[in-house]
Amino acid sequence: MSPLSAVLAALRVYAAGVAVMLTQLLRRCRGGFVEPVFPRQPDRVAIVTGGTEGIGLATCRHLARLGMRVIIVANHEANGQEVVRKIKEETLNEKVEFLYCDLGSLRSVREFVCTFKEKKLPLHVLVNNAGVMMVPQNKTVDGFEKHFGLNYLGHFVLTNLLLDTLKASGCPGRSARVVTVSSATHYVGKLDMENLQSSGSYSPHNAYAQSKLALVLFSYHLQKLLAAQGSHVTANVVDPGVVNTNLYKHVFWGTRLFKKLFAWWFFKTVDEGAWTSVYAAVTPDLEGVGGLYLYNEKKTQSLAVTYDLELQEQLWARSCQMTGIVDVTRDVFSG
Ligand SMILES: NC(=O)c1ccc[n+]([C@@H]2O[C@H](COP(=O)([O-])OP(=O)(O)OC[C@H]3O[C@@H](n4cnc5c(N)ncnc54)[C@H](O)[C@@H]3O)[C@@H](O)[C@H]2O)c1
Repeated sequence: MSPLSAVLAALRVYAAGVAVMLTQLLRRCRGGFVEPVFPRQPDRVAIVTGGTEGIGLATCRHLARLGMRVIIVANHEANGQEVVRKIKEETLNEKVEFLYCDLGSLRSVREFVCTFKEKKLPLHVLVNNAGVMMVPQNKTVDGFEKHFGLNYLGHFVLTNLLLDTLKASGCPGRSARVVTVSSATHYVGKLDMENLQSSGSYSPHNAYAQSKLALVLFSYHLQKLLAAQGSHVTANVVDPGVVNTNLYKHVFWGTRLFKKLFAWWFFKTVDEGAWTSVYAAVTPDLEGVGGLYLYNEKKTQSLAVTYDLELQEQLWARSCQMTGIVDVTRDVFSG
């Protein structure tokens, strides 16, 4: 990517963020966000990646309050145990635990899945929430560009390895659900199939937006696959809005200052940011419904290219090649 393209990518990402913040400000002025009410979820099991901080932590707290068994997954053991203690204390739900997984290491993802499966638990909700944003150029343990490797490929492998448990746990009228957290930046993302690793001149903005665009394409293709297999599992993608979290630690200092001064007006709180994830995870309105892009607990359109079936298939096939996941897509759709 040329330096000019990198600047344009940054401007596109900031423009997308500003547009969302202005709509959030308008909504706050008109009375703000009203907490949705969800039915209790006893006997349901959820895994939430990145559940130790920000939107993921708020998601775990909501699900625990609804009576779910919640498995918090992240790459900081000490943090994780502390978060478990706090959530148990706040929600009086004892069925909350932490399991280590570094989504930037496919080996760690596989080890996590083995540990989880040894527990012989069902799995009703998988929230693919963890992420990093605009980090300096860096690679995951497996040599993938950090955003693409961690935000996208880590969740691609995790979901694929948990599909058998999700399928066994869903039943007619009570589907299991995969909820994947994307972002409004996907609207300005470009998926370069010839350069998924963002090699050459690096744009952290483009790399982040690309990973979030890949997650939308992945979620739609997953839904198609699950429906074709006649499974009782659905896949939806959610956009939390612009939320006041630590995700912004690598952005331009002026943006961090703006966030510090004006977050109350322009940013959602972590609870508000988590509502769409929780909605997708538990609302009866979405029973059996998948393949949606949800924003503010409502269905909305994602970028036009995300509906390109050929691109969805190409990305899925390439992701399988990159990670060693068996590509069952062709057999399912041809048979
Ligand atoms: N905050 C926003 O405005 C915003 C906007 C749109 C989308 N999102 C998305 O929401 C999700 C949550 O973001 P957040 O704002 O709560 O950020 P955050 O930085 O507060 O939390 C990120 C979480 O991801 C976990 N994580 C990071 N690297 C990991 C790794 N290698 N392995 C396992 N876990 C890892 C962290 O431990 C943390 O729990 C992200 O996917 C982000 O892209 C956030």
